[in-house]
Amino acid sequence: MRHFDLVIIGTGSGNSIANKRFASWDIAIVEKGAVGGTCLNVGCIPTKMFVHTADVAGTPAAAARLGVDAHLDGVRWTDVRDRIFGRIDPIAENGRRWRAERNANVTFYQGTARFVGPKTLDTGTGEVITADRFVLAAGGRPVVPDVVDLESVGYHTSDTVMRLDALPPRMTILGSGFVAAEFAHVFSSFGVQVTVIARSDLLLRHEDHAIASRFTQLASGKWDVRLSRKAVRAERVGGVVRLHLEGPDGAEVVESEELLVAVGRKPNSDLLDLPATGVETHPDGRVVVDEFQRTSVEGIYALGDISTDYQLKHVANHEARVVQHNLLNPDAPIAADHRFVPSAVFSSPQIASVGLTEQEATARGVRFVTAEQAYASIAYGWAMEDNTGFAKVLADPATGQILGAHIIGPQAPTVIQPVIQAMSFGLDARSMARGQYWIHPAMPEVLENALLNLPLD
Ligand SMILES: Cc1cc2nc3c(=O)[nH]c(=O)nc-3n(C[C@H](O)[C@H](O)[C@H](O)COP(=O)(O)OP(=O)(O)OC[C@H]3O[C@@H](n4cnc5c(N)ncnc54)[C@H](O)[C@@H]3O)c2cc1C
Ligand SMILES: NC(=O)c1ccc[n+]([C@@H]2O[C@H](COP(=O)([O-])OP(=O)(O)OC[C@H]3O[C@@H](n4cnc5c(N)ncnc54)[C@H](O)[C@@H]3O)[C@@H](O)[C@H]2O)c1
Repeated sequence: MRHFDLVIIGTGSGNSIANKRFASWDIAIVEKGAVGGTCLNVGCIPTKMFVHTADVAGTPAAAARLGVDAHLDGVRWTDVRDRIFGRIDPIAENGRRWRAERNANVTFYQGTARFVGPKTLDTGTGEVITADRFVLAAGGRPVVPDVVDLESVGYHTSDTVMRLDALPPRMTILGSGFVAAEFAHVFSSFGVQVTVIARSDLLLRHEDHAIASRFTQLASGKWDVRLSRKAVRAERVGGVVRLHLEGPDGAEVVESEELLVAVGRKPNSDLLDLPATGVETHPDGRVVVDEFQRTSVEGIYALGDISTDYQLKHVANHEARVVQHNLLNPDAPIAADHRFVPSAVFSSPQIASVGLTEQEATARGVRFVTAEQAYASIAYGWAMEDNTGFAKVLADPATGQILGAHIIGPQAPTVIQPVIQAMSFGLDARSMARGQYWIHPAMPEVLENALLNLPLD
């Protein structure tokens, strides 16, 4: 049985660990799918390439209010799809070739890994290996809810929907989180009639409620949004999927040619048979790790979606850097920093968030004040004729410490970055607002003014 210094399971963020600093280590990498993982192949990167294309497709419709008459002649779906994956697929394939053929100290196994004993792994290729150290970086996969006959009607998840053969006339999206919000924007901008089914009474309900309410209100004007609905049964009649719902007004049926299931993702820990090597998991399947990304078994680390509270690429990448350091310096480990994890929803409008929401601050009993500033009240907001976007900030009234920031509107994920920096480096609201220049008339003025509006003691 071959023995390695290190085995890495999963080539998402885990793939970045084995760099030249590990040149003297004998390493195995096991991957069951395409090299590069979720973000590259079926996640952040292709979705944002579709989102940008959708923003372009949506521009003519938004131009008339500025006095510019433009017309969208059409979206060539297969050209868009093939442009995007024509760029991504070769990156995954080159990544596989590099690891499999040109990386002297790495042995690449294309298989589904599973532990069969303490630090003993079946690589899914017919070969069982052992190692001193393991990195569990096997990510997660879409959850498929328990809806009667769902399996038999045929549905898509984010793993498959970007490779459709043709745009359907209608699409139902079951779920109301990140994936639902982004794909509803993409497909509706491409001319598909979109229905969004939410279990709760708000879309994106984990966002600050002021933001989620504004998003839900705007989405309801563009898509057929059904709130407080439970999907109970699915059937296919000819080419049409009929999704049976129960809601506040009783039973109803939504029909569409395609169904996208977007109700969350679960960790892939169950694929790894972790009890065989003694690694503990939480009841929801996340691998238990300490602040140094160490699991319950000495020498076994975990990172990213398989263990984290935050299913985000920048978190998986950060944790991979922590694991990398701790593998090389086990006697001087560094801790992962999860104090201020930002996130963004690339829908229309865009949303970005960092720190506490108002409902979280209230639930924790934290003393806070808030302030809001509309895009409509800053000069660049006038230029864009934006009358729905705003920034909201929360701060400690005594110290001015920034507790959270939430933005809905154009370029929100870019506009929020200075607050992430301020929070990470301990800059208070007053110093942030008045201790620097803010370019006039640029969009971050929405933040400057929100900070100045805070009723601090
Ligand atoms: C549609 C979508 C859009 C997203 N957009 C964003 C975004 O804009 N910004 C953002 O920050 N995050 C986004 N995310 C989340 C982000 O993609 C993930 O948080 C991130 O990719 C997780 O990285 P990871 O390395 O933990 O796991 P992954 O990238 O999922 O890598 C895990 C790898 O392990 C492999 N694997 C699993 N089990 C086994 C096994 N038993 N044996 C061998 N190999 C195995 C898998 O095939 C996979 O390649 C998005 C996710 C989705 C689904
Ligand atoms: N821009 C980004 O950073 C980005 C984009 C896409 C995905 N992601 C990551 O991927 C994760 C998964 O995304 P997601 O949208 O699938 O999950 P999500 O957790 O964001 O949202 C899932 C939604 O589905 C609802 N839901 C759960 N079960 C349901 C059911 N049976 N019927 C109807 N609704 C149900 C939940 O209430 C929730 O609102 C996200 O949490 C995020 O971390 C990030």
